[in-house]
Amino acid sequence: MNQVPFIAVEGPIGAGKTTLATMLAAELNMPVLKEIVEENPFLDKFYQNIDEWSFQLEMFFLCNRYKQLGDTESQLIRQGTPVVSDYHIYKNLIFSERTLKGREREKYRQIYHVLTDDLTKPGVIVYIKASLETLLARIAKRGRSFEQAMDEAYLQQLIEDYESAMASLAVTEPQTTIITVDGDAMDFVAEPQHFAAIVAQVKERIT
Ligand SMILES: Nc1ncnc2c1ncn2[C@@H]1O[C@H](COP(=O)(O)OP(=O)(O)O)[C@@H](O)[C@H]1O
Ligand SMILES: Nc1nc2c(ncn2[C@H]2C[C@H](O)[C@@H](COP(=O)(O)O)O2)c(=O)[nH]1
Repeated sequence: MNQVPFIAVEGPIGAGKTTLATMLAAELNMPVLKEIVEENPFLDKFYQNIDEWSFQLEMFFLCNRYKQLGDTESQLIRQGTPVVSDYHIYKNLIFSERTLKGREREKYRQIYHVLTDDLTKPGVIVYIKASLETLLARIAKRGRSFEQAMDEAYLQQLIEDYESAMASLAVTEPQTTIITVDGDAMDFVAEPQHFAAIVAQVKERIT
């Protein structure tokens, strides 16, 4: 892995990425990098009409993440400060391959590679996988209004897309360690020993 630990927590919507990234950062005494969601001007429109708003939304996420990760690289990682992030840049491809079509998908792919190929990538991904039932319960618990009418088929498709993406990353980027957490069975919020088990696996990879 990279000399300076860079850990990303990933998984489908509502899996617990922000929660676990925040807990890991506190436990490991590292800064946490969080996705900015509430100020996103396209998310509510996107959930009302995916075909109409997907290109604007995917480009918005890509540009924001590119800037945030570029700043993180220069201001923290290159200065020797380890980081925990609640996303990996690769999620842009996971979502865009599902939401975009035709020429827009092809253009987006090209822009994605131009912007991100030389970014420093996390050496460890903590991938939280969870069932549709668990994700729906957590999305309801979080209570963001624009997510409440999310199409279950879209979420189920994302669960499968994440599975394929992590399997493919394991092959194309063997230098990246992927730690898979069963988000249905492992309750890192309520069960301290479940959280401790995740921390132990992460520490093993970064020390
Ligand atoms: N292990 C867990 N058990 C119960 N609730 C959880 C757990 N992990 C996260 N949550 C709750 O589920 C909701 C979604 O979690 P969040 O961390 O925002 O997910 P993500 O960042 O993956 O979308 C939040 O309300 C959070 O408090
Ligand atoms: N179409 C996309 N939607 C995305 C992307 N990244 C996040 N999201 C959505 C999913 C949630 O509604 C919200 C916050 O994501 P969490 O996984 O942190 O809950 O934003 C994306 O790249 N494309």
